[in-house]
Amino acid sequence: MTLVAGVDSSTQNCKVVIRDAATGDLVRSGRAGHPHGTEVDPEHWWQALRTAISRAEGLDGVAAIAIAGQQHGLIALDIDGRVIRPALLWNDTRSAAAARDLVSETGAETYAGRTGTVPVASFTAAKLRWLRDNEPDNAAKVAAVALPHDWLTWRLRGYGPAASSPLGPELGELVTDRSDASGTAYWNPSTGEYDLELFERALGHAATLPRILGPSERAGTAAGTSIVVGAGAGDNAGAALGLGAARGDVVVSIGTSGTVFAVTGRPTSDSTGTVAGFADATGLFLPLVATLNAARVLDAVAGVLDVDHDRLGLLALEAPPGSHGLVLLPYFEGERTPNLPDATATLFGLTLRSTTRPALARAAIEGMLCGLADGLEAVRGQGVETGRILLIGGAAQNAAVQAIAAQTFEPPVVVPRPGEYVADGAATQAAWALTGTRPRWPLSIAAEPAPDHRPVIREQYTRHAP
Ligand SMILES: Nc1ncnc2c1ncn2[C@@H]1O[C@H](COP(=O)(O)OP(=O)(O)O)[C@@H](O)[C@H]1O
Ligand SMILES: O=C(CO)[C@@H](O)[C@H](O)COP(=O)(O)O
Repeated sequence: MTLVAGVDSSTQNCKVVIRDAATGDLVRSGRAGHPHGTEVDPEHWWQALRTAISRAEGLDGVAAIAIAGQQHGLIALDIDGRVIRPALLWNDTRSAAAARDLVSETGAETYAGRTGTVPVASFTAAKLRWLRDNEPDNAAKVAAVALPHDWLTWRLRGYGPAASSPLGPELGELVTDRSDASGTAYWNPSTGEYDLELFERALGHAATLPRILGPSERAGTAAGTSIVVGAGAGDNAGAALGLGAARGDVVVSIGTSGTVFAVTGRPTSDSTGTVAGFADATGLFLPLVATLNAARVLDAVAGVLDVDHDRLGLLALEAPPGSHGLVLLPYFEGERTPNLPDATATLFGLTLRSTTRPALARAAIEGMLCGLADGLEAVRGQGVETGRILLIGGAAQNAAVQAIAAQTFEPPVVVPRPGEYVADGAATQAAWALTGTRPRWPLSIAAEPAPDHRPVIREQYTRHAP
């Protein structure tokens, strides 16, 4: 049996799956936690990857591996391959003003036309600009810029600072792929090239950027082994690949971030900045809307109600659609879409009838899903075909979230069996890099909640949303 490994280095955890390359059967897996916070020393991610691999009983028998990861995070390296400061993550909003400055100097139309996106705080370009404005000494030291999956792939291949890596600080050996490059706001999805002028406008000077590999290209081998290393991908592109999402499938992922995206054959460019014109991991495109407030909205409300996720779901189903008029705008961490980095969460419609534990539980789920339903509408507004919804991510495992999703979204909702689809996409890519042929592993469906669209949920949310 030929084995392949896929990694999801996500915001909260590192997950490793090891699959049979021919059938896709899961052979073993492991995971390890990441530190909390929106600024993290990437060394923690490297250590978590090593721990997750060892919890998956190591890479014995594995012929190829690829790493997918959280997008956008800024890893700034000096000339010796050392990390200059902790990475700034996609959900770190301190770069909101820097994003506004970039857009006002360059123009939203220009950004959308040249990069497919209009940067907000999440994007790497905005983080570079923040570094330049706020930590000029650090900015001056930047010799290379990598994203989380690029840097982990580099480390896995044996590169890094001289003191801790066998192959040393070869910055020219950094690689990435189209999907993650498309989240930087200095890469052009139409040409497939970096926009070096926009990069330099953000950082203030030139630096080494990872070479962009094609979907099935090999990055090299894991240090000291003959294990093939694939290009890797951004996490959402990884999920699309892992699900085998076809044109017309919309993926709604409810993890730390909430994302809505669909595979399409042409690049998009939305100068309002709502839809990010990303690339996918197969050579196509992946228009995407992301929210900062997703599964952790439910974590927070479950905490307030002092219940676990299952009980939160049961409570929510005790209240009717619309939660007796209670509406939660769930901007606990500010928000990315809509672009409200300084917003906070608000509850509307508190009456004696709606001030109940069930209504609060339901309002949390409805509020979280309404942000994603707005995202679906925006993706559709880009002329993208949107058929069924594939609902994934930690919170998609909750039966109440599934049922309320079928009430919030108009298209039919399908819930794939619980799984690590980002890591599966990376494993698919590893098999592709190994054999030269993209594997088509079967997808099992766990639930198909009956269509039950209730317009009241979005109508009352829209009345309160900015
Ligand atoms: N049954 C559940 N109901 C609601 N939320 C859940 C459930 N199971 C896990 N979660 C939440 O899902 C999140 C993790 O989802 P995941 O997709 O693994 O995140 P990420 O990949 O972004 O780290 C956590 O916030 C967790 O509390
Ligand atoms: O910012 C985005 C996509 O644009 C997020 O998807 C991040 O990539 C992190 O995702 P998770 O850790 O929630 O999977």
